[in-house]
Amino acid sequence: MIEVRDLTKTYGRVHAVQDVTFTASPGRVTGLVGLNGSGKSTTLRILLGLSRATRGAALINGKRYRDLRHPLRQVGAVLEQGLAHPGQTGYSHLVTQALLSGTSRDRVKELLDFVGLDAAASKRTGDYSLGMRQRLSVATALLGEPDVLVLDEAANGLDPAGMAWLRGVLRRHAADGGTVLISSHLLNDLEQVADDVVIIGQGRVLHTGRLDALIGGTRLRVRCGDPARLWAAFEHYGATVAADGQVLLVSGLTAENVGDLALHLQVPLYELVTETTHLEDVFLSLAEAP
Ligand SMILES: Nc1ncnc2c1ncn2[C@@H]1O[C@H](COP(=O)(O)OP(=O)(O)OP(=O)(O)O)[C@@H](O)[C@H]1O
Repeated sequence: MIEVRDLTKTYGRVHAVQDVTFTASPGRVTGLVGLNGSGKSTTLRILLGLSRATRGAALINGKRYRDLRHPLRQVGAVLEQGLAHPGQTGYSHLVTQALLSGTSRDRVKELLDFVGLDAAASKRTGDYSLGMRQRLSVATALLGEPDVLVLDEAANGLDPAGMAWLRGVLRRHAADGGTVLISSHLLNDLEQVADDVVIIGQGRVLHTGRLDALIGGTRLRVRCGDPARLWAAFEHYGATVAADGQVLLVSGLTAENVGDLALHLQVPLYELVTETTHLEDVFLSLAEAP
């Protein structure tokens, strides 16, 4: 379980995060999304004891990272920078980390196989591709069999097969009762794995909740000969209307309603498409709202 409460971090006059509050629950994958510079890494770094909060708290299983008795057995982290020394082989990196967390060498072999790096285990990590380094980071995070996993942009550099593999790892971890918190700007990928989302913008939480309550709704894309006239008519019948250039985006009416109204008003329709709302749509409307 991860609990972030009223978390605030300031660097001089910059509020990197401000009053950030959310929970990542066991058995669920929670996605942390935000534009560049919105405060994701700051939040995760404080959670992992790499930076101090100015105010508020970020707790793992009820404790701050520095108060955990066996941190490597309670939380596994995949951070953007990666931790392996470029001169070390994948195998020796994992053995060193295993010693630190009191894990057996057998587990190292098992994990190398699990993350698909057994054939590259004796290569220097400096010669690894970005995707291979990410797989090594995942293996390192899983070494101590922690119940909490924290990942910062872990899908970066993975090819589509690697991304599908990582989603499987995270889903299985949650299905086994673990807690997963992952930051990502790959929203289509995140949509396939997250149960809950926390959306942050300019250091503040814009939305937090179940992903299935946020997406999956429908709206209509309407391209027509007289957008202003149809816009007014749609609003008259209770629809919510927005514009994407010359195209109207309409929620709250069916395609039949729109077709009938256009016919009645003698406005030619050039395009009428039903779209499903995705995380990216919701995210952009929240992140770009004034
Ligand atoms: N050490 C630091 N000193 C000064 N400002 C910082 C420091 N670390 C972060 N910031 C600022 O805090 C804000 C949040 O940064 P943070 O790295 O947490 O964002 P992010 O959401 O992880 O961004 P990205 O997606 O680009 O990694 C930014 O304005 C950033 O410039």
